Amino acid sequence: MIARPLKLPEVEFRLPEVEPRRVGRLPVVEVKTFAEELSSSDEQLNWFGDVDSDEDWNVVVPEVPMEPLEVFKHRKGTSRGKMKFWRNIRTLGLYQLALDIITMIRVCKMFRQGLKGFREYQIIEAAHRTHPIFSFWDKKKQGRITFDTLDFIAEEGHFPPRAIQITQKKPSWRTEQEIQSLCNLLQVMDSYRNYDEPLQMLLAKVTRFERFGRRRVIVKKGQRGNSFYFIYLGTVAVTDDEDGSSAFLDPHPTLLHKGSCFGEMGLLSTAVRRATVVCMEETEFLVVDREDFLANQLDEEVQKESHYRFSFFRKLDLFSSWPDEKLWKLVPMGKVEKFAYGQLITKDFADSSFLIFICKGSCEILRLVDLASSLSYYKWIWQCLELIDDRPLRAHLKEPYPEKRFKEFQIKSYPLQDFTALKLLHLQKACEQEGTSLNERFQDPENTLPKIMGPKIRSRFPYPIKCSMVNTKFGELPKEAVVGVYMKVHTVEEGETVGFHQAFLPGAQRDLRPMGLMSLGAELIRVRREKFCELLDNETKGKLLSTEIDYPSDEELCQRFLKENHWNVFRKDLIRLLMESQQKPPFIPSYPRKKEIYNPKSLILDLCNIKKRSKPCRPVFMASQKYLPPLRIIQAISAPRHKIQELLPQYKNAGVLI
Ligand SMILES: Nc1ncnc2c1ncn2[C@@H]1O[C@@H]2COP(=O)(O)O[C@H]2[C@H]1O
Repeated sequence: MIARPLKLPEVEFRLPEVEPRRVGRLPVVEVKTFAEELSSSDEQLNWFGDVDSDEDWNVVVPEVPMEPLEVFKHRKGTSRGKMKFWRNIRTLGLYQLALDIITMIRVCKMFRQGLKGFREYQIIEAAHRTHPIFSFWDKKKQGRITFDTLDFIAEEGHFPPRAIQITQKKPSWRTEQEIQSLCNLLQVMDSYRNYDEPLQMLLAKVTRFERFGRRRVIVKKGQRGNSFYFIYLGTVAVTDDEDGSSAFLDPHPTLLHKGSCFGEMGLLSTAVRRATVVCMEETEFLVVDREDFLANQLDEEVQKESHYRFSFFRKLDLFSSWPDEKLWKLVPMGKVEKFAYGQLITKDFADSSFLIFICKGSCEILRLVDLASSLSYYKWIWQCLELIDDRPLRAHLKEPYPEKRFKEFQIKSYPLQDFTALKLLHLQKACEQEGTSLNERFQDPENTLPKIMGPKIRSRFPYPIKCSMVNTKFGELPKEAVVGVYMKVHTVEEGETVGFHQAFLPGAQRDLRPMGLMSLGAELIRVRREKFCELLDNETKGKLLSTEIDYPSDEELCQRFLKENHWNVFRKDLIRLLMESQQKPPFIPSYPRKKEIYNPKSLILDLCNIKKRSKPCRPVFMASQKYLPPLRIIQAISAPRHKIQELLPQYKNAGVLI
């Protein structure tokens, strides 16, 4: 095998290390499965050891637990443990599965002993290896062909060693199959996948692999270009200076991530490099050299992309007054980037230095609202807590007592069908005649709310609730109730821009709240604001100002959230009431009972369970707290509420109409 001579990057340049900076990227969140955890613990069990001993059997089934199931938690040592173990296996259907696997192994063994052909295939699995090597004797070639699975396994995200070997070969030495497998691998990169398949194959034939460390300058502004780069792993920054140092000082550098490409402009005819590109971390590249780039007409692809950007800008009303020459100056300022549904584009676009043009699809502007900073939420929480228990929590509210509001609400809501409301009215009148008020009765510690209101209030705790409190600007709130929620502020559609929000207003009048931008499946072009401003004229500025929208305040967003939450809870209750008996699934899986008030898996804050204490459940994110948002994020709140049967008295029981 002849290795291709390794080419050095166009410039050998390494910056001195300075204080590491924060890059505006989301933290990498590590999610571990239960199986992964078990495989590193001593809790594993040998599934097949007890059942059958196939001493002469050559295939060793790796002892990796297949499912993250309860069954692995029991040790088989004691007889009680053993019984529990097998009972669990039976109930979970694993007993049958285990029997099936044993039968299958025995059938395979019969085949292996009975059929000669099977002998030609060997499965070698050394004790220290977790990935087997398959090999067989090729009669035509009179040689052994070996397939080592390890060759195609790489550390997560890295380019696999076997693929590196292929890229080290001369293009003419690469076999059709090797080019195909390289092509399959490279398709994880968006920019590569955008080319049609024949071109992808041609690129896979000529590409070579490179890996460079942080601060390595890959291309240098003003120099002649020799190569075109795809980023397989890592991040690079595009800068205007010659040595790339500004990328490490700029709070919002232009970053290109895994899947992007760069270096195409310097390969067009007589052009030189328009910018410097520097590695922000260890980065892996697939490199296409100038001669291969031109031979495969990649320059035409680059031209096509430029024309696509030009025609997109040309169609925008914003640039209707711009002559073509001026628009062509805007075209190379950004590239088309694709974002999948739900992918975060930027955490805070107001604070970033980019103007974003949406070419295709749409994006959502999101605001993380700290509910505890809203008066409506504060009042609502106390209102809910009053429904759980009638302790003097009302001291926190300056408005009429929740009981009074609740009573009025009842009287107003059920004028016809609900006799208990009439009873309540009658009770109130009687009390007034006696010279006592109903509120006084509530304050009597002997009379808890549920006792007075009967079945109307679901009280779970006939005793005072104690929970730790935190101070907010309106007063104390239970610590558990201090949560945040992502609210949609606005949707940006194709042809619209984001990033100039109130940029022309004086600082004091600007809305400086952080707003995130999330893709709903979008293609966009990011242009640096200061570069765009160099081309900006008054007419365009006027147009940008006229499209500005005032985003709702946090208080409004909070009220909207509470309204939506109310409606969702009501809708769920109603559906349960009307449909429950018909919808019951034939088999109800038994999930462990949710006990925590805040469940990080379902993102629900369960106020009904405020008093319950339980073991902490396994969080979804295994990242350390410093990477997680300071607020616990929720999607919904389950609050104590009135029984919905009261609204529809004809439905006494769920799903049964009288
Ligand atoms: N604004 C930008 N956004 C993304 N990439 C850019 C930007 N400007 C320049 N580049 C890339 O940086 C590369 C520098 O070398 P080239 O001029 O050959 O090609 C350039 C582009 O591929």
